[in-house]
Formats: sequence, C-alpha cells, structure tokens
Amino acid sequence: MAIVDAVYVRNAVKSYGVGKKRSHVLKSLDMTLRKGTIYGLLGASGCGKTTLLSCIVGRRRLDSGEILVFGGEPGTKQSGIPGRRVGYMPQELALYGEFTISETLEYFGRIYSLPKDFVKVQKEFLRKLLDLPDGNRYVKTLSGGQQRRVSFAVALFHEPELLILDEPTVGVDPLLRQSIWDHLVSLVREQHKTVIITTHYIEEARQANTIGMMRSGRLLAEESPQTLLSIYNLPSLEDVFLRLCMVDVSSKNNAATISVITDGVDNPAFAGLRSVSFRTSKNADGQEEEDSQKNMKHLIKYKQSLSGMNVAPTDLNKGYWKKSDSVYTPEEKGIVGLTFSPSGDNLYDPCTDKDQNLLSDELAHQCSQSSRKDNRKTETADASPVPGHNFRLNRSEENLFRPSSTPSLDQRSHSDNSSAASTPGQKTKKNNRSPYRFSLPSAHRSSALIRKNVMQTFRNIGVFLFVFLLPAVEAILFCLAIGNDPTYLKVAVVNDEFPNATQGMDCPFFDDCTYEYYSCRFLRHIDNQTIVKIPYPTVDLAQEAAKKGDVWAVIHMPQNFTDEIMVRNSQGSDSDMETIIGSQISVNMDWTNQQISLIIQRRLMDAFEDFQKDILTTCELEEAAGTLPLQFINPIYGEPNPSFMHFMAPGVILTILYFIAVALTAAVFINERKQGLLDRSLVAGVTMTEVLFAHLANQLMTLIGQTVLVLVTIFVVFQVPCNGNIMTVSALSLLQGLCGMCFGLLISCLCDEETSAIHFAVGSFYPNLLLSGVMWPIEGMPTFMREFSYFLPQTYAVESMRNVIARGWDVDNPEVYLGVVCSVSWALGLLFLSAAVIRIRKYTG
Ligand SMILES: Nc1ncnc2c1ncn2[C@@H]1O[C@H](COP(=O)(O)OP(=O)(O)OP(=O)(O)O)[C@@H](O)[C@H]1O
Repeated sequence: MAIVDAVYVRNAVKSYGVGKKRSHVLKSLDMTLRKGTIYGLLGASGCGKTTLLSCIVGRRRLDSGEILVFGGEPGTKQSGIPGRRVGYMPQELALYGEFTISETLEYFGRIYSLPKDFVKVQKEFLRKLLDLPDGNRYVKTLSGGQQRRVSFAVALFHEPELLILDEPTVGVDPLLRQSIWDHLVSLVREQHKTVIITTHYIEEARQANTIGMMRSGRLLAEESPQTLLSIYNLPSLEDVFLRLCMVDVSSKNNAATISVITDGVDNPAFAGLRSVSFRTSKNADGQEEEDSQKNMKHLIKYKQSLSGMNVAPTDLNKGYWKKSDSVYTPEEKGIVGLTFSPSGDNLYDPCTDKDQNLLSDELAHQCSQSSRKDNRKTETADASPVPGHNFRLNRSEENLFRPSSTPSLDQRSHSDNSSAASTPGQKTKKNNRSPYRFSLPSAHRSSALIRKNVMQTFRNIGVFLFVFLLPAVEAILFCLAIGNDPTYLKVAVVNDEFPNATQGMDCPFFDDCTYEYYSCRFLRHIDNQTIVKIPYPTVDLAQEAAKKGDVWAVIHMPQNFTDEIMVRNSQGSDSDMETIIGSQISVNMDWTNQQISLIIQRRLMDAFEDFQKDILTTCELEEAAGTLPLQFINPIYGEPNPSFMHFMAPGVILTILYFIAVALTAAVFINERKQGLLDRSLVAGVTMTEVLFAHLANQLMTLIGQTVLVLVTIFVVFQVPCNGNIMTVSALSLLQGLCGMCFGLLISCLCDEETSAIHFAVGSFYPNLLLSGVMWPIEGMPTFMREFSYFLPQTYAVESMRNVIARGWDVDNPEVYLGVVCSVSWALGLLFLSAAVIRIRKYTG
C-alpha cells in the first residue's frame, strides 16, 4: 500500500517581474516531503526558500512545474490548502499589534471554528510550551522574539497535519529553540504530523528527517542528515553545505563542463545517475567551444568504458533528466543532456537492471525513492486514508495541560478535507482554483473578520475619531473658506467734486431732490462691508498706491460731476463728448485677482443703480427708468445671486467622501498584506470575498457616519440650500464612498508600499478634482477634454448631485440616475480590475 507524499514538487520554475526586470528564483526545483517527517529547508538568504513555501501554500503560482500537497494542487479541496489542514507561519510576524496574545489566538480559533474549550486548553498549553508572556499583553508591546513565538503558536494552534514554518527560530534563545525542535520531533513521532521548516541555523536541522540544501533556486541535495554526513565524510552539515556550494560554483565557473562530469562519474554522491546535464560554453559566434565538445566526448567515452553502455543525447522534453537551468531553453544556453542506455530508444534504467549487484548503496536508495514517487502517481482510491493517527498533543504535556475530557481536534471530523483524506494518492485534475476565487462568505469567518476589524478600530480610538471626523472638519473648512464674498477691500477714491474729503471732512449728505454733490450721494450707496473707501487728493497718488498694492482700485469722480450728469440726463443721446466725459465715474482696477475685481465691479454697478433709483424716487420720477432695459426676472432654478460655494458644494461632498475611502481602504489592505496578515488569513481558509465583505461592513458603518456628519455640516450648519430629496443625496454620497473603497482596493493591489500608494492616490486626486466639474463647469473645458472627463468616476455623480441639490430633481430623472448608474459601474469595474491585478500579480510577483 503506497503512501502519498505530503508535499511533492517537480520542475518548479518561478520568476518575479517581467521583461528586463524578470529574475529567476526557482529553477527546475524538485522536492519530496514524506508524510510524518520533518523537512529542513536550508539555504542562504535570498536563495528562494520563502518563495518556494509561498508557492506550496498557494499564495504564489509557479511559472511551470508541479506542486502537490497531499496529492492535490494547492487551492484544491484535496490539498487542504487553504484550510485547517495546514498551519503556516510566514516570515513576517503576521500578527495584529493591537490584539493581546489571547485575542490573537482566539481570532484564529474563530477563523478555524474551533470549540471554546479546545481554544482555552490550547492557549494554556502553548503558553507553557513556548514560554509566552501573559495572555493579556498586547502583541505590539512584546519583544521581537516573543512576537515570533506568538506567531509560531498561531501556526500550531489548530493542530494542523502539515506545518509550514518560515524561520520560526530566528531571534529565539538556544534553550527555547531546542524545546521548539523537541516539540516538532514529538509532533512527528507521536502524532504523525509533517513539518517543513526553513532555518539559517544549519546545525539545528540535524533533527530533521530530510534536509534540502538550496542554492540559487535549486536543491543541491535532498537527503537525511546522516546520509549527507556519511556520503561526504564530513563532520557537520555546515561543511557539507559548503562543499556542495563549492561544487556548484566551480561547475558554473567552468561552464558546467568537466568538473560536473567527472564529479558525476567519480564522486560516489553522483554515481549511478541515469543522466547528467551540463552546460557547454559558446563562443561569440554561438558555436560550442572546442573544449566543451571535447569534454562531452570525453565523458561519452569514459562512461562507455565504465559500463559498456550506449550514450545518447537525452530527449530534453521527456523530463528524464534534471534540467539544471530549465528557465532557459537548452538551445539558448547550450545545455546538453546525456542518457546512458543500452540502446538509443530504450532508456537505460539501472533500477530495473537485472544485475542489482551493480547498484551502489546510494543508487539503490535512489531507486527505492524513485519507485515510491512513481507509485504516488499511479496510486488509486484503494490507498489508505490519511493514517488515523492521534492528533493529540505531546503525551507528557497533554496530561498536564488538557483535561482528559477535552476532545482533541482529530476526534472531530475534518469536514473540509474528509474527501481528500479518502483518496490521498490521486492527483486531482489540473485546477486553477485559488484562494481568491469567489464563494459565498462563511458566517463564522466573516463574523471573526468583522469582529477583528471593529476591535482594531476601537483599539485605535484616537485614529478612528480623527478619520471619522475628518470629512466633517473638511466640510467645515470648505464652507468657511470657499465661495464667500471677499470683504473690506480697500479702494482709493479721488473726488474732485469734493476735494475736502482728503482733509477728513465728510461728504455732504442729501436725501431729497437736491442737485448737489451727486458724487457724495453715489459713494454713500457703495456697500461698506465689501469696499473700504480711502480718499486720495490726486489720481496720480491713488494710482501710486494701487501700484504698491495698497488698494485694489481707484475711483475718480470729475469736478463738475453733478452738473454734467444732470445735463446728460436731460439731453440723453444729444449730449456732447465733454458732457459724457464729465459725467463719467472712472474706475481703474487691479485685475490680478479675478474674484476680487469682479466683486468690486459688481458692487460699484449695484451702487450706481441704487444711486440712480434714489435720485429718481426723491424727485418723484419713475424709479424703474434708472435700471438697464435688460431685466432678469425670477430664476427658474436657484437664486439670483448664487454663491460659488453653492456651485462647489455637491462636488466637494462627493470628493471628500470618495478620497477618504480611497485612503482608508488602501492603507488597511497594504498594511495587512505587508505584515503578512492577509496571507496568513488566506492560507487559514479565509477567502478574499470574506476579507472584502468584512472590510465593506466595517467601512460602511464609518462611511454612513461620515456622510451624515458632512451633510449636516453643509446643509444644516452652513445652510447651503438643498432643494432635492436628502435620501437621494445620501445615496449618491454613499455610492461614491463605495467607489472610493474599490479604487483604494485597486491601489492596494498595485502598490506594495504605502509610499507608492500615496503617490498613486495623490496623483489621481488632482486630475479627478480638476476634471470632474467639481471646481469649474465642464462646459469651460475644450471639447475633447469634456468627453474624457465623463469617463472619470465622479463627473456624472457630481452633475447628478448638483441636479438634486440645486434643481430638486429626483432619481427618476435621467440626469440623476446616470450618476447612480455610473457610480455603481465604476465600483464594480474597479472591483473586477482589482481581482484581475491580484491574479496577474500571483503569477508575476
Ligand atoms: N515580490 C517579489 N518581487 C521581486 N523579487 C522578489 C519578491 N520576493 C522575493 N524576491 C526575490 O527573490 C529572491 C528569493 O527571495 P526569498 O524571499 O524566496 O528568499 P529566501 O531564501 O526566503 O531568503 P531569506 O532567507 O532571507 O528569507 C530574492 O532575491 C528576493 O529579492
């Protein structure tokens, strides 16, 4: 009865990046982890250990090759990944700093849906085993080593069948390191668990059953520690690793020619290999160099003389040989494979050679391993189920910490992997399912995630209040700072009709039908709140002041202003040029500030109209004769003198809510991913849909509160008139908030670091603000830009909002529901785009 391997990796090829930035990390790597053993994965920093583990747990995809966990591809039900069959301790801490140790373990207990009494006992057991600090200590207050132990405890917590531990002993003192290894050994011996562990401390891996020595994305050796030590006849694993690295380096330096070949033939470690591969160097013309060819011929002869066998080039595509650098095509790199066989067609297999006495011990061992691998591929459903080993804890400690009545996990059914366990040897059909696939959220995981989000939020209450109140504060700042008319603008007045004003004397005041000092009468009608009149004796001095920036305008009234205006009024179109000039008030403006100049202009025109009406009324003439024959009667919508603030308010409400949601969502997801929290949760069985759903639930509560505060600020506190349905206004605001969340999600998928996310968000902020019609009517843009602006997520929404607030239209109006449709479409589009980026990055990153 054959036993399925816990992890089986063949020809694993993985690279990061694309184009010129592509770097090859795993290069045709093979690895086999038997069930019920510890596999120590050793290798220098950067050789690809973490990458390999992340492919095994399904967080990354291979470019090519095969990974099977419990006979199934990661992501399939049979593999049990994601899910509770595996316990994953990533290299990052992957812990929530705001949680206590107890809360951390309870959170994962909820994710795995563990019974409460089990959680309680397990917490106590792991606390003693790993010498954890008090359970009420916050994770962020622990030392680095203590945090790593908590992270290790999380991986062990649900008693998984397969433990994947990325450097669990870093920063842990030697005594504790020893007890961690002892515990792993006892898990394997007594409970038949399987462990992969990476470590930089090579000697501690002596306790592993198998050691994989990795260098530059390849396994240099995969053997038991004892075998490695005896083959190389060296005292320590460090020395063995050094030797293997030296052989590897020298083989590369010599273009992988004679050194590998002679090693391959002479060295007992390589003796009996069915095939060898080496690289021949090429000269500038792409021709194989003579030396390389000679070496190849030498090998062929040598091998023939040894065994009398035929030597034929290996069919590289058949996979009979180990490609040393399979990310390159053989032609590109001049890789040559040679197979030693009795005839050209039938590959020689020493394992099936009748004369088994010819096999060295090492080759016999390889043959036995190879036969087991082959069996794995052909195993059928009659293979044994996952051995019915007891999942109970270390026997000696179990009695101390766990009441005998407490059930261990294996005594309950593993509903999520029962079917996998029944057919362990069968490889599933190629299946691209990944943890990011869509599935309905599970109630217990969703509630665990929501609870975690709420706890995180309230643990940072200061930050939460800041974020919660920020939109309202921004709305207040907007209402106070934008759209109000400027006041107390200094204007120079040169009144030649009453020059005494410069000596501090007041202009004479008449409010009857007196034909004197019209200049003073006109000045009296100027709004003192907006314009501060400063008398100047001469026009030159006033202009000098304007040039220095002391005043915004110079108003000049001529000496005979009253007389000339009387004549002009009586003569009408018969007035001569002298009368016209003499009756004219000239205004010399500083037009550098459009808003200020326009308001001065408007106030002066209002003052003149009032002045005219005043004269006409007091002289018992028709008041209306003083107005322009162009009349603006009652507006259809809005008010006669609208404030710029009223124009901007709809866009500002949406922009505030949209961008705060962008920032919050991007920050949450980038943080979770960077700290390894997202990966850990996804490997534990949480789906991306559940993560999104929980974030949505949490964010929606915040968003509703923020929307209410912003709308109250704008419409109640600052009295911006809202002529439409406030529910429609709220719905549009919430939808734009959702849109912002989806954009934040996309940013978090595209950016690894907060800084790049900030650049992205800020980079999108201004185009959005400027092109969405928030600050200025779309009609003011060149035609081609208008069309582009309608493709932005906020343009239609802003127009809809304006139509609701200013015109009082409701959602049944196409000009309003277009904004709703656009917001929903953008939210969905961004969500799909995020899913696509996640998928692409799984292959390239
Ligand atoms: N997301 C990524 N994008 C690009 N390159 C990456 C990425 N992750 C890892 N690498 C690179 O891949 C190589 C292997 O990294 P990996 O983390 O697998 O090494 P490791 O053996 O686990 O190292 P260590 O022991 O220091 O953790 C390194 O050169 C690393 O810089």
